[in-house]
Amino acid sequence: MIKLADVSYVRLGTRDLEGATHFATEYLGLDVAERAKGSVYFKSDAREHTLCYFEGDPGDQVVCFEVEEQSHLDEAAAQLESLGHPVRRGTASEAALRKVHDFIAFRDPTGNPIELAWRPAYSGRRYHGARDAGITGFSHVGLCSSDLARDEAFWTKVTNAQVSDRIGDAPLLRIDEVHHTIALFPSAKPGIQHINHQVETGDDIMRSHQFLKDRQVRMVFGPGRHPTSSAKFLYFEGPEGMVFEYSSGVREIADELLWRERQFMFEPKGFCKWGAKPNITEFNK
Ligand SMILES: O=C(O)c1cccc(O)c1O
Ligand SMILES: [Fe+2]
Repeated sequence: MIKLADVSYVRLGTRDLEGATHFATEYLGLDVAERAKGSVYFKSDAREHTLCYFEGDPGDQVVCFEVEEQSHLDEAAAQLESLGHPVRRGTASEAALRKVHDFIAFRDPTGNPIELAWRPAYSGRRYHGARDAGITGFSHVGLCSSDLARDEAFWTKVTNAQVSDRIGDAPLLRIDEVHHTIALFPSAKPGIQHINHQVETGDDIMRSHQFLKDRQVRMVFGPGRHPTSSAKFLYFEGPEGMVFEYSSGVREIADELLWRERQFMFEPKGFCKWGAKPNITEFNK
């Protein structure tokens, strides 16, 4: 079993690095950690970076999870290979680009590129966004799934992920006390379905709603409140159609033994208890 310690970063290809950087700083509220040749790194919390935009195909979208021991990479590689997932060891220069000591790369059963990294860099410099969006950190990803039951089985059997709740057959998966760090949503094609940052309060959600709306950023869902995690949320569209979510007040599952996964309807009311309707393909039947 592969123990995922945390979600570490996402890497997104873009045809317009300047435009993506403008969005990430001025709208999303991230902080530039480093500008390199052909890529820009962004900070959202104590880590050196949690998002990297690089010049390339916008279809190139990678999510990385941290592991606790270097030996876990070898164990994970052996297990994944035995299950028929080809694994690639990152080179030293690729690891340097990711600001990690060592990593492996593979694809989940849907074909989503996944990395596992050992010793991702933390930063001595405090995160402070260019705009005060109230971000407290990068928290979870939605992943596209072409077969929810198969992919739920992959994540829960091969890694330490556990189902916290389901919306229809879409599982919200936790790897620690946070209600979910990975969520799977139905989709014909692979990719990152959404990227979540936590913000401090419900006021931050509403302030961002006004701020982004005033600047013609496309709102796709909310403001609303998830019945599952109980978080207040807002979803909006970023560069090349990527959906970004802010949420505040995500549930923590302190006592796993007392928690039983719950079933919600794959309908707007399963996604929002305030009555908002998602304008997001993967959240609609
Ligand atoms: O926070 C949640 O519970 C949640 C539910 C549905 C979809 C999401 O993106 C979520 O973050
Ligand atoms: Fe989410």
